[in-house]
Formats: sequence, C-alpha cells, structure tokens
Amino acid sequence: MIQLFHVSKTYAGDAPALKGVNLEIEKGELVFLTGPSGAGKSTLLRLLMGAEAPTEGQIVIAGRNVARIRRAAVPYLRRNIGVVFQDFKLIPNRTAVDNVGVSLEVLGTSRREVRRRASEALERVGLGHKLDVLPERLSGGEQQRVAIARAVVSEPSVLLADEPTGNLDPELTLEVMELLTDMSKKGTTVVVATHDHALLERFGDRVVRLAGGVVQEERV
Ligand SMILES: Nc1ncnc2c1ncn2[C@@H]1O[C@H](COP(=O)(O)OP(=O)(O)OP(=O)(O)O)[C@@H](O)[C@H]1O
Repeated sequence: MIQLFHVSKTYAGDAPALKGVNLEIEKGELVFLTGPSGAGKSTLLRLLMGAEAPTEGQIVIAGRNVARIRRAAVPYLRRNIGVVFQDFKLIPNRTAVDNVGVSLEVLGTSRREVRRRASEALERVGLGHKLDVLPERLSGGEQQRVAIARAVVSEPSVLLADEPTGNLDPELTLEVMELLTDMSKKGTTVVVATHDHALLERFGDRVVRLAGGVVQEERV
C-alpha cells in the first residue's frame, strides 16, 4: 500500500531530515513510527501526505507515485489519505457533524450526502449521539474522535496520525488506539508517529524506529 524507495529529505541549509529511507507497508497494517525528537517522524508523515516532496527517492501510495506533487494529484491525496494531528483544531462554531463534513464539502459532495456520511463516520467513532454538539461541549477524547471521524469520512485507504494521543489521558488514549486498531483490522492502512512507549508495547504490531533520519530498527 505504501512504498518508499531511497527517500531523502533535506531542508535548505540543514543536515538531511531523512536519509535513504526504504520502507514497505502493507494494506491494513498498523505501523508505529518512533524515535527521538528531530528523528524525522513528522517529516516522513508530511511526505506521505504530499505536503512536501522528497529531495530524492520515490514514494508510491496505492500504486500511485506521490513524490512529485502536482496540483492534479491533490484531490486524489485528499480522498485517499486521512490525517490526524495532535493539535487537531476543530472549527469552534461548527457542530461535530459539520466539522466532520468539511472535508467532503471541499470535494463538492451535496449537502444531504455530506450530512449522511458525516453522521455515519461519527457513529463509527461512538459519537452518533453528539452530532449537533459544538466542540466546546465535548471532552478532549470526544474532540479527538471527531478529528478521527473527519479524517476517515472520505474512507481513505491510508490514515496518518502524528501523536494522535499526545494530549489525552491514559483512558482516552486507550479509546483512540482501540479505534485505530479497529480501522486497521477493517483494511485501512494506519501509520502512527509517537514517543509513547506504552503504546508501542501494547499495540505495536510493527515498530519503525527512526534516528537521525535513518531507519534503525524494525520489529514486525
Ligand atoms: N520545515 C522545516 N524546515 C527546516 N527544517 C525542518 C523543517 N521541518 C523539520 N525540520 C528539521 O528536520 C529534522 C526532523 O524533524 P521532524 O519534525 O521530522 O522530527 P520528529 O521526529 O517529528 O521530531 P518530534 O518528535 O520532535 O516531532 C529536524 O532536524 C528538524 O529541525
């Protein structure tokens, strides 16, 4: 599902953030990306989502080369790759269902269809009873689940998450991880960057450790 061939990324004037990374991730795998601060985890996720291009190498997602980002590839990436970040920023004056619908609206889906699919996505994350609630009335874990629903509403084949449980207490962390595990079991390829060793111990089928931009160790 995801293949990286000799991928390097150098920001102007700096030492490389990634150096010759080779990686293959199968459909439905749940992969943790870990390593010390500055190791290149976020850089790797940004390359996968097409937010940046690698300096060298090829990145193939679902058979499509995304390394050379052209405008034409952006809608394809939006549909096929869902993204969740630690500072997931919901729109404060829009309800849960409207927050989730945003990514469909930009794809030109009709209003009725947006509502139907956004409601379904919220049901999947256990928030079917909070469709019309504003973010400020939701707990931290519920807000994070809305962000996950927003990331998966277009049924992407790949879900990328950067420290998705960084702001959550242990109980909510568990809740979010169980949700991500469940999605991978249903066929979504999930890549999670995290520093949290407890998560790796408990959920990590596969751990890719980065240090200084190089893949150091892999546990499968
Ligand atoms: N936009 C940028 N411009 C210049 N250098 C950058 C940029 N983004 C990242 N870097 C550099 O690339 C290297 C890797 O950073 P990256 O954010 O990928 O690490 P990380 O493993 O995600 O770290 P953390 O765990 O702290 O989030 C660092 O040396 C960082 O300073």
